[in-house]
Amino acid sequence: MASLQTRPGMPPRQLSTTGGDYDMANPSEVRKYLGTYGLTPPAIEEYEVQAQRCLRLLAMKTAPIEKFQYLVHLRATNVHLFYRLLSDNIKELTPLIYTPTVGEACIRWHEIWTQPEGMYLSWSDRGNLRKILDNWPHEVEMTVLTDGSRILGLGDLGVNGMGIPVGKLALYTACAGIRPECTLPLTLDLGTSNKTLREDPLYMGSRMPKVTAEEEREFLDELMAAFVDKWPSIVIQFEDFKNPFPALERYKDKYCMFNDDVQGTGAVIVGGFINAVKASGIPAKDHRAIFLGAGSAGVGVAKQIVEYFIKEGVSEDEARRKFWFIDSNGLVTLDRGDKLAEHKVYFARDDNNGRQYQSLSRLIDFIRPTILMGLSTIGGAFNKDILQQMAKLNDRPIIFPLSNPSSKSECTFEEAVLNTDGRCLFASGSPFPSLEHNGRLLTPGQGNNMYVFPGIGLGAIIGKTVNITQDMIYASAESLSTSLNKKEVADGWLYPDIRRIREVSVIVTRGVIRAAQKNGVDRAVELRAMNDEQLDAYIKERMYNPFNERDTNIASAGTNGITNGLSDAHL
Ligand SMILES: NC(=O)C1=CN([C@@H]2O[C@H](COP(=O)(O)OP(=O)(O)OC[C@H]3O[C@@H](n4cnc5c(N)ncnc54)[C@H](O)[C@@H]3O)[C@@H](O)[C@H]2O)C=CC1
Ligand SMILES: CC(=O)C(=O)O
Ligand SMILES: [Mg+2]
Repeated sequence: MASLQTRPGMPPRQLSTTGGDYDMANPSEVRKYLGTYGLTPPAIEEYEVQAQRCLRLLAMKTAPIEKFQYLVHLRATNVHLFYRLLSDNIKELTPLIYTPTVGEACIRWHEIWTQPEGMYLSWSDRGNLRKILDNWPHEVEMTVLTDGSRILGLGDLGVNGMGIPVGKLALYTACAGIRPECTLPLTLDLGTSNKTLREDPLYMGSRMPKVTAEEEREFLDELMAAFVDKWPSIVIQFEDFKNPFPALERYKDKYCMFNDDVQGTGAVIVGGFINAVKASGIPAKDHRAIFLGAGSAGVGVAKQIVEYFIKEGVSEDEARRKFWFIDSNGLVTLDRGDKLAEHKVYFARDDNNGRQYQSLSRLIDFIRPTILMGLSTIGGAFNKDILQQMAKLNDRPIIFPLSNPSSKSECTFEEAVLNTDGRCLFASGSPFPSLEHNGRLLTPGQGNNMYVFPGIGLGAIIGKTVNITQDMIYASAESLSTSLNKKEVADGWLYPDIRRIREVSVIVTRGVIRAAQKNGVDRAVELRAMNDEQLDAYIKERMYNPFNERDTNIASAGTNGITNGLSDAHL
């Protein structure tokens, strides 16, 4: 294993979480101090000029994947500039570094990869995971890890799934101010069931079938122990695992971890759903939901809506029975003859009286749902007829096509608007543009866990929590639902404007910390005495702000030599 260690005497390795030495804003003195004088064009540029160049470069590229590649390059060469640009243009750039473009990037990762951006741990590395973590050149506060086995709605992409941890952690930094060098994108290389990729000469992972569930569990046990040995306060986010439930059950009370697809998605949808229920004019107890897709996200969302219904005074049994799930074998019932996966049993129907499932449309006729949720990965499944049926049954049908990326969305915003006379209460997993309908500008909600996971992670970091409890997750949903400003509420929005995401993340983070305090899992006990205003100020203070970084560079250059003339040595 010695060869995996950093060689003694070598400078710390730099990954794309650093940068700024070649920032065009650096004045001559700083360039001299850094030894970069003469290595950049002579002009000293304000951020606005640099941003203009970046945006022009982006505009020159026509395909989203080319824009994605340019942004990868920018982050690798000037991380603070990248985050300034992202913060200032979050609405326009998020679709390029996250869903939908990250979906294409993952499909083509083996073709477009140019530089390291995270860590890979292979099945053959077991026994050595702790030592390999020593190769990561920074202290880590937050990691997102995937085994690549269910990347968005695109199936098993093996190590090509690395785009997801990289993209999620970029949002942690942009939306919640986690310092970029404190994040670790991690992809497990445990084989892949994707035969086409395994046989592709450019594929960069192990060319073996996916290990068994039992083997993966052993591997994860070693990894989780290695994480906390190396970084005792690390917060761990599991992402895009085909079957995330066993790991969540096994680790949630032992480590500071959560699963974003089950819990983060549940929270973000409850956040928007609370507002949709208010707007629908129908009390919680009278809603009925059909879910297309009964996987980790579908069941995660429904379980948290059950929690919401219970808080609204509905009994648990009554709440559970408001859901009808459809999976690839039809309506999920106890008597349909297959062995149901454990996570589906709670919602399986026992009241179908032997009737067979025929189609979504027939089920809608029969159940008369107020809510239609899509977490099925089947693009276009909510077709014109389905949407019109929902519009006939409801004044304000709740239509949430949540599958990602856009190609997998069960319908587009335009389809939903046109087929419900603009009456639908809508949120989708991937973004869709606003549109005019009958003289009104309608804006879709984006029901994507990006509204909550940054605040869940930051809350756990700042609160120094031992675990991430279900109350902390639920608090993120409630906080999100209250984060809309007056105009957003007046305009009937379900989610706040993404351009306010840093403000929203402060509210979510505060809610998460307060819930941790109630549960007694917080170790930052000094925060307990703070009122909300003080806590918000503290959270903001802790957030990385890329716009302050140049000043920090200059200040540290000042204290380290410029002022006493050492900089001349670099000329
Ligand atoms: N908006 C958001 O924030 C999030 C969206 N998602 C998206 O949700 C989708 C599902 O994710 P998971 O539940 O984790 O995947 P999964 O693989 O666990 O579940 C997919 C479900 O869809 C069902 N399905 C497949 N074909 C079907 C068909 N023809 N008719 C009816 N059901 C069918 C499967 O049987 C399964 O129950 C993905 O596209 C993912 O990107 C996931 C997490 C967050
Ligand atoms: C958004 C997300 O986590 C997913 O589609 O899997
Ligand atoms: Mg996911």
